[in-house]
Amino acid sequence: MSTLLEMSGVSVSFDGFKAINNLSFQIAEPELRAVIGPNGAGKTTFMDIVTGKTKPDEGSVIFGEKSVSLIGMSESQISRAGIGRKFQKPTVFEAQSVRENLAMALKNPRGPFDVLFYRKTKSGAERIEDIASQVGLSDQLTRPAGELSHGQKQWLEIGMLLAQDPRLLLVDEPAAGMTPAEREKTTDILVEAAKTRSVVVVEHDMEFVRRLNCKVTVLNEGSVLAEGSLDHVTQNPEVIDVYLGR
Ligand SMILES: Nc1ncnc2c1ncn2[C@@H]1O[C@H](COP(=O)(O)OP(=O)(O)OP(=O)(O)O)[C@@H](O)[C@H]1O
Repeated sequence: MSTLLEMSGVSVSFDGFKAINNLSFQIAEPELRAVIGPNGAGKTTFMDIVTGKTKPDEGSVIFGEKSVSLIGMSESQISRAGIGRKFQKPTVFEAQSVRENLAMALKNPRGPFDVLFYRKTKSGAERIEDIASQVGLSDQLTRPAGELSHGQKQWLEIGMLLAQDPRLLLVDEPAAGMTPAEREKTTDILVEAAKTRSVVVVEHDMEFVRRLNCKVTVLNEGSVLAEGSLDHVTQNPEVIDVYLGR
């Protein structure tokens, strides 16, 4: 495993308030990582910085083996470099079928290399079948996306992101609004996706985080408060004080 993303000494202030405070954070490739922390800890701002939506006042954000700085890049350049983001609310094309949604996502490859790569390996139709199977929607391909359950829409959107083959996928509160069965399936999808790429999941649901069975980073006041296994961080008195004890 090598380091894919490295943030060092990153700070961001909004109107004088330090939302991110000297944050240093590393993600390996491949890796599944959960990020937890109280409201206002800086989790969303962290993702905004990685995806280029928010530019840090200080620090560095380095990506990939060529150590590219993400700070000077636009959001679309960062997306083409291989960073995908799943927001909390699903945004699929409701009138289009699941197959059409996946086909549209496939038509938007990250770069010329990927087009050649896919042509040499699998056809679009095969890729769609593969992705649908990865996200548990093989039997839903002809249905309009608008008819899917909330959980299925979330999986479709994860599938659309996987179609872009990101090296790093950021996922914001995937379990919100899901049934227990849907949560379990979402865990399986993310664990599987993280075998071949890096996946960072921001989540409040501790049972969900436990099932991810991965390294956990606890953010508080814009910095890393604790990091390690879920058992390790949940025994940390400071974590109990600021997050779990409330
Ligand atoms: N654009 C902005 N302007 C002003 N303040 C902001 C802005 N974005 C975030 N903040 C503040 O920065 C802090 C960190 O916010 P952030 O949304 O990153 O936290 P979070 O950990 O994602 O919280 P939650 O769990 O509630 O989503 C908060 O105090 C928030 O009010």
